[in-house]
Amino acid sequence: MNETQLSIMEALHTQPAVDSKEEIQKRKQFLKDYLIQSGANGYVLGISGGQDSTLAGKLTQLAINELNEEQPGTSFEFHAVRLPHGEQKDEADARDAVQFIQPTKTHTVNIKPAVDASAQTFKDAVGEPISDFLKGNTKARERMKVQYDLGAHFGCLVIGTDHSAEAVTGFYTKFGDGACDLTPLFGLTKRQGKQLLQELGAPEHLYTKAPTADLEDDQPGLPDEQALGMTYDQIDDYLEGKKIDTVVAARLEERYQKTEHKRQLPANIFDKWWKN
Ligand SMILES: Nc1ncnc2c1ncn2[C@@H]1O[C@H](COP(=O)(O)OP(=O)(O)OC[C@H]2O[C@@H]([n+]3cccc(C(=O)O)c3)[C@H](O)[C@@H]2O)[C@@H](O)[C@H]1O
Ligand SMILES: Nc1ncnc2c1ncn2[C@@H]1O[C@H](COP(=O)(O)OP(=O)(O)OP(=O)(O)O)[C@@H](O)[C@H]1O
Ligand SMILES: [Mg+2]
Repeated sequence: MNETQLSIMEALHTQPAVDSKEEIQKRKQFLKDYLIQSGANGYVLGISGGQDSTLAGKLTQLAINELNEEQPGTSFEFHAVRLPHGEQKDEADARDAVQFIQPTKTHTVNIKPAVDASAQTFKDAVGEPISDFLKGNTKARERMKVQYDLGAHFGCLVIGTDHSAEAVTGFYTKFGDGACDLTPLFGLTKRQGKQLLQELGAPEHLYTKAPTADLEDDQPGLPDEQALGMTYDQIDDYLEGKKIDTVVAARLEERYQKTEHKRQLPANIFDKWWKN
């Protein structure tokens, strides 16, 4: 293992292997401790029907249930939010995820009218349409906005689904799905997330399906692995300290370096991280 791989593993807190029961317990405890310390009423999270929000949502609901059982008279809440852009191709998976999570409350907000309005005002101002790729980021930021509106309304904090296989590539929208109050999955690789879902008894199709950001109108359900040009197995192997193809490793390290700005607070005159 070279020095870069080791330093990335350390920065992203990854481990070669995890014990499912122990990880579930640790992450539930974090969600419980953080909520009590914050004084908030509960949590909010967008449920897409994909692996990450199914896992983060389930851990959150379990934490909320435990708090309400341990502290009689309390009524902490988890607000699961369905956030389709018009009609969602894998709508059934989103419904299955909600069914598995059994959230305290479920809301559905169609983000399409807001995204369309943004695209139209952009075009009116600039005189050219926003690209399909950039509109994808608008969708992610609109979802963030809805979650923060609900969070503020109900006095709840916003959960993020960032984990280490996503953090290393910076494969998320800055201040979109990257914006949140806490990230209970951080430190896990994609396959370790699957391992936890298996332990939690999640429907198998929710963690065996191809991960997708599903942000582009022109490429619905585009698999992350296709967009990234590398597989989650390769990313996970790297993060778990294994040797991977040197060309892929170099591309991964380049992505990591180029996306450092997403893992830091906005740079100020006292910061030096951006000089590396
Ligand atoms: N060096 C630097 N220092 C400080 N800021 C810097 C910067 N370079 C760019 N930036 C800023 O960052 C912006 C680009 O970042 P960003 O807006 O995130 O955009 P970008 O990284 O170009 O695109 C987001 C990528 O994440 C993927 N994604 C998004 C959402 C969810 C998922 C998923 O897996 O579910 C995946 C999406 O498919 C796309 O490939 C620039 O417009 C600029 O404002
Ligand atoms: N259609 C959607 N409805 C609700 N929330 C969404 C939707 N799309 C994205 N999100 C939110 O944005 C987050 C980031 O999306 P991402 O694709 O990385 O995760 P995922 O869909 O949960 O899992 P996977 O990586 O397996 O697709 C999701 O975890 C979810 O909270
Ligand atoms: Mg997804």
